[in-house]
Amino acid sequence: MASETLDIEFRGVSKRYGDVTAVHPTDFAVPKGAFIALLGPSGCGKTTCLRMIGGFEQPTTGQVLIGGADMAEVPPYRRPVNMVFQHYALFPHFDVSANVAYGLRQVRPRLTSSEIARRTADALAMVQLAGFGKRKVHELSGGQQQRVALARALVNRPSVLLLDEPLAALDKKLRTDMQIELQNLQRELGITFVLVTHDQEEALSMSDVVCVMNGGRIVQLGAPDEIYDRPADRFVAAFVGKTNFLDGTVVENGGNAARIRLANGMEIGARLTGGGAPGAAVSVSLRPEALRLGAATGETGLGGIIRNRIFLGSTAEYAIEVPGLGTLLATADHDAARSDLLRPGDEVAISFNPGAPLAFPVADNKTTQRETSHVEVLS
Ligand SMILES: Nc1ncnc2c1ncn2[C@@H]1O[C@H](COP(=O)(O)OP(=O)(O)OP(=O)(O)O)[C@@H](O)[C@H]1O
Repeated sequence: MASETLDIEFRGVSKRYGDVTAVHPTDFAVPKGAFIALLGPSGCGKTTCLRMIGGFEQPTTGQVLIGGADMAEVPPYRRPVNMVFQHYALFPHFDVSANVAYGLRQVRPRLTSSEIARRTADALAMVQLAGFGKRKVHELSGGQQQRVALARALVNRPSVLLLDEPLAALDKKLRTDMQIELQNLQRELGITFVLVTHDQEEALSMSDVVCVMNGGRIVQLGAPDEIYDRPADRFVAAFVGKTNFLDGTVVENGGNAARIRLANGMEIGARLTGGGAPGAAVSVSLRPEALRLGAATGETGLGGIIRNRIFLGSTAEYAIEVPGLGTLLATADHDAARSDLLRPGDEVAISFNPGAPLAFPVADNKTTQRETSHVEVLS
């Protein structure tokens, strides 16, 4: 992809702190106007990547480009980016307008007062806070304070907005509302958003592209459904969404149509990612919602006894003890009108579509050891 259609590019970027390698050499590119989420467990290097884009950290090796320009010599305040933090970092003694205008005055000292007032009002309107300008920060709720932080970051009209776990301090309901608002805002403004989160639901629901990191490496970059449906390795399958892992052995490796013998002796078809010769140990991922539960027929197949049922409103989660395989989790839509509601103690037959099982070499349990994590440029 031509660099003018890219907003952010990492070329061989790495970061070491003494003996700690926070980010291994990475090539990575984000097109203009994308909403990308950096997702991964604590310590995987998400924030370090974000801070290198913002200019708050210098890469140990490689180049960070924004809008095609190398940022090596460009200080944070001169980059076309702005950052929103988890802790809003507002000035408590300023009113809302003064907090928003502060960033503008720093970067554009020559703007007239009326222009500053106009842009501040515009930014507050963008985050649904029109008319709140004269309030003091302590007179606002947590969600409103985060909106002020957002307005302050947007008032400079950056081409990239960096969001470091911006919703982590909000309660669940407010977080969900803000997720939708942030998505709408990003679409309206058309600027690139880079969101750091360790919350996989947040990453899947908000972004166009999810970049999954583990141990300082990018392990997968793709659309949310791609990440969920076709995880690149066992780590991604485990980290993104819930899944059951079944131990198995490769009988025949036909790639998309491999035969796997499970620990209970049953053979199933699976898509095998990452290779595996006959006899190799694999881990088979089967998502809870892929399991269909039916009345036990006594036929030889997969079956078990329901040990627990957790009612979640529109769905219910069942823990099913399956001889030879352990406990499997299944999710089913709740239908109160059903007369044959499944309950703990019931015997059930378990079935799934042939395309559902995904097998991964057991070695994928650990981070794949590669020198460079290279990902395709998105189109
Ligand atoms: N200033 C620093 N000095 C030394 N080590 C650091 C520094 N900043 C980060 N690290 C280390 O680099 C690694 C990556 O940290 P980073 O903050 O990027 O992870 P993260 O994925 O954002 O984690 P979290 O979700 O917990 O914020 C960690 O092992 C961390 O301890």
